[in-house]
Amino acid sequence: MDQELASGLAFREVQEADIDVALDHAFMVFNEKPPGAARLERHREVLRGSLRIGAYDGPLLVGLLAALPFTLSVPGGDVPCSGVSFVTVSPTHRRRGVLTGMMAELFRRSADRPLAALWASEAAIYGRYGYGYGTYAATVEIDSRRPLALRIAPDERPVRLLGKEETVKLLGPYYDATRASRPGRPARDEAMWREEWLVDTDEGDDDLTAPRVVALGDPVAGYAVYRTKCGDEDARTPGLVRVDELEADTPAVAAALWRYLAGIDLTGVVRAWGRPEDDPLPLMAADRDQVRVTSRFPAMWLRLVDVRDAMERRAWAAPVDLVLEVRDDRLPANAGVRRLVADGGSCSFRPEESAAPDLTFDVRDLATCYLGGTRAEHLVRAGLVAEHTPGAAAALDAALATELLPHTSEEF
Ligand SMILES: CC(=O)SCCNC(=O)CCNC(=O)[C@H](O)C(C)(C)COP(=O)(O)OP(=O)(O)OC[C@H]1O[C@@H](n2cnc3c(N)ncnc32)[C@H](O)[C@@H]1OP(=O)(O)O
Repeated sequence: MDQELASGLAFREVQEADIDVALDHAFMVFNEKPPGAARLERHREVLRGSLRIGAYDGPLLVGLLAALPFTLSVPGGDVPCSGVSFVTVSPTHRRRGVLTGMMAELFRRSADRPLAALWASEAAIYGRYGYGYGTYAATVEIDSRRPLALRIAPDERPVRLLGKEETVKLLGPYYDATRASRPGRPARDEAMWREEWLVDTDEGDDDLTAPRVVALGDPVAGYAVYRTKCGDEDARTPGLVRVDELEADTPAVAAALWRYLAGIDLTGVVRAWGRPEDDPLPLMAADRDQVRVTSRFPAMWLRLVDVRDAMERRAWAAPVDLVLEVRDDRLPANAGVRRLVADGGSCSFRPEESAAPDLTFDVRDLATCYLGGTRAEHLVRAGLVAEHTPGAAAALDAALATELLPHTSEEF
């Protein structure tokens, strides 16, 4: 049923037959030309599989928000999540509450998925809707004009190139296994491998080659997906190795893959965008001037759509018994005082309105802590979380802690 806005706009599902209309609208708003046929078909496929919320002015589509259902790894398991994308409002209808209405509609229609996640085009937009920084990422650059100097010995087994079919067959299950050990990773189906990771042309840079994939070990003990680009002598720009993803079971395997990437002829820089914050490469480097972390940025934004369900579905690293007060202006069912009692895999987060809270969170800050990437103590120090009982934030942090920091390499 349509949800009417006071302004006369209405929200309703975008019919499958209107997916091309929705895409035309999105390209206009993103100031983009429509992509080639294969990419266009991929966008259609994503929209077909998504919840498609449209804002309509009469018959005219003026706003779109798509939410692709997937599962996200959280400590100890997987949680259903809405992957929010294609958030676009016509230039003629901005700042009239269209996004606010579409977001409310998303929460209403996807209440059965405890989490929602997105990559923000601008960091100022989504905090007001209760999204916090779920994962951070870093850009790492290697000056590869000289051999990569490392403090550890690389695994000396050979590195081999994989074709597309072999990649999907071998790396699909390997990636799935890595998800269990690191929170913040969406499940990746075969289409995701083929249409997102292994597409020939890079959306952002036509000069990059098709992706190459190398693996080490049988069974696979690590892999790297990368593209290269010729240098430009006139502009004195060295050839580039752009690393899209690198996973390894051991430090020695990671060292071997980085050494391979840094050793590719006719290139002078390796740039890895979106590395986990705890990537060991900078520590392995013998010369920190050769391996530099050039940026750190919020990657995937996270929303706890159902706070209780989200908390009860994750595992906890230490026993905890604390009373948390949560504020949530957009989803009042999440707000209130609850007791968090967790011990390993079991957790309850039940209302206890009469109890005095140990900590008070805005829901966006709880989302920032949820995957274990940001400590509650830091948020207390930033004045964002109120600690009523000394030591409560430290106790919560001990329970939230994860072995590996959360990370998301999937940009959706
Ligand atoms: C997950 C993704 O898809 S990221 C892609 C996001 N989309 C884009 O960047 C495309 C270009 N921009 C747009 O389409 C629109 O400007 C949107 C979607 C960002 C905002 O849509 P609007 O309908 O204008 O937003 P709406 O009127 O609901 O604004 C709600 C609030 O957000 C604020 N806001 C909206 N856009 C921005 C922005 N870019 N920066 C800062 N604040 C913003 C408004 O000021 C308003 O604040 P208030 O609640 O304090 O009054």
